Amino acid sequence: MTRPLGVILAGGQATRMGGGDKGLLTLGGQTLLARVIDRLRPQAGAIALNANGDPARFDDLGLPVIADSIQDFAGPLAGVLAGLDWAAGQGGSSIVTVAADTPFFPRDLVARLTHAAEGQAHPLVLATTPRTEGEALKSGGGKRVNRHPTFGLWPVALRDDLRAALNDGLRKVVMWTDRHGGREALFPVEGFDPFFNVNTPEDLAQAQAMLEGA
Ligand SMILES: Nc1nc2c(ncn2[C@@H]2O[C@H](COP(=O)(O)OP(=O)(O)OP(=O)(O)O)[C@@H](O)[C@H]2O)c(=O)[nH]1
Repeated sequence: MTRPLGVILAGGQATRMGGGDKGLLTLGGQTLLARVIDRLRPQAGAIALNANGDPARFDDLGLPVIADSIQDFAGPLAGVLAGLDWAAGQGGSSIVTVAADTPFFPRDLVARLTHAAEGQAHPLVLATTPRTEGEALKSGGGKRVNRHPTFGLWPVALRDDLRAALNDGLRKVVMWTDRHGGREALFPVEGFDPFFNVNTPEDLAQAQAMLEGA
């Protein structure tokens, strides 16, 4: 399988952060986006940034900026659709998505996702991590893993199906991936959760502490 094209999801409203672009916040002297791009670049083909509003604020990154085509901030699936439409124009067959607010995501993200997709007609895989005992108890003990809906491998072939689902009002990522036999790729948690994401000013301080402890 050729390397998937990379799409960075940065199309949200960052309400818990007080608005603006979480990706442009600084962590250890670099923006979150710069950290995410550094991690993604060796793992993906061409990369695009999915963001809404004036794209000029991202000029320094030198990446194509693609906006949601489904309006009203429909959530990350709208960003996945924008990414798939962009990839189709590039002649790509799949994309890997990462979130702009998750600076420590695994360096073997694409390797594990593509391994999990082996044998699938269309690669559709979400990243997961094991639940802690406390989390498992809270969920009634049923679910063993946390799914990370913004970290996945997505097939261009299903983009029109996704468009139709969004137009029908579907918003929950796993409802769509479950419908299409989406698989899971398990990532170990060694020390700290690699999918730790920055939602609040407190999270940013915690990320700084994680960086210093790394
Ligand atoms: N394209 C797109 N991406 C979104 C949208 N909403 C959230 N995302 C992305 O999905 C990921 C997870 O988003 P959240 O943290 O749940 O939402 P957020 O808007 O970033 O932050 P909050 O408003 O505080 O919930 C981030 O990478 C967001 O940029 C949307 O409407 N469109």
